[in-house]
Amino acid sequence: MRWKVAILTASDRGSLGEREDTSAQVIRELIEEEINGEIIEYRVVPDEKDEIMAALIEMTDYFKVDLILTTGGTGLALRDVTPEATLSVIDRQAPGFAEAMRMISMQKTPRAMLSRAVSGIRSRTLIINLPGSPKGVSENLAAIMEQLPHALGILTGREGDHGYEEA
Ligand SMILES: Nc1ncnc2c1ncn2[C@@H]1O[C@H](COP(=O)(O)OP(=O)(O)OP(=O)(O)O)[C@@H](O)[C@H]1O
Ligand SMILES: Nc1nc2c(c(=O)[nH]1)N[C@H]1C(S)=C(S)[C@@H](COP(=O)(O)O)O[C@H]1N2
Repeated sequence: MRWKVAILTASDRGSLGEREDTSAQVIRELIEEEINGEIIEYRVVPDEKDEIMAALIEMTDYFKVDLILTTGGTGLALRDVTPEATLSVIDRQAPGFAEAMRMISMQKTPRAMLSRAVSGIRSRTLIINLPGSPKGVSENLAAIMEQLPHALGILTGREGDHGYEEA
């Protein structure tokens, strides 16, 4: 199964072109290598709730990707609004991904408790928030990667509840 994946970077500096988006590059490499995913859409927006919501809605409703990974804007700074934008567009919460990421990340750094990342589902798309830094991205993604193919299989109806593909 070749999963269709979108990357959304929420970053004021990134949207101004002031910094190379190495976090998105880390996501792309890990998704391509680990779950044979295809990045079909990539967008950088400033830390504005409306712009993040609009990008998430387009990626789900128009591009119909299986998975959206956001990076950035999950911390405590006043401009960090990625979790609020995500909660505004999802139909159902799927908190286990964010819980697992924080739990496993706490073993790397106590700063992990500063992440307000959320995870949920809009239609048939799984949306997961990752932190902004490349290190945070790779450590958080590593915590959930193994479960993604099964989760996406169930969500998209391409896999039964048993962990194997239906005929
Ligand atoms: N997309 C990114 N690519 C590479 N490094 C990033 C990215 N986003 C954040 N970082 C780095 O991660 C660290 C913490 O991220 P944080 O979200 O606080 O970034 P920031 O630069 O303050 O935010 P913003 O980009 O919204 O202005 C910083 O060292 C920052 O440079
Ligand atoms: N595994 C892991 N999780 C992590 C980090 C990290 O370095 N590794 N950084 C933390 C920090 S310092 C912050 S502020 C929050 C939120 O990051 P964001 O505001 O860039 O989204 O993620 C946290 N989660």
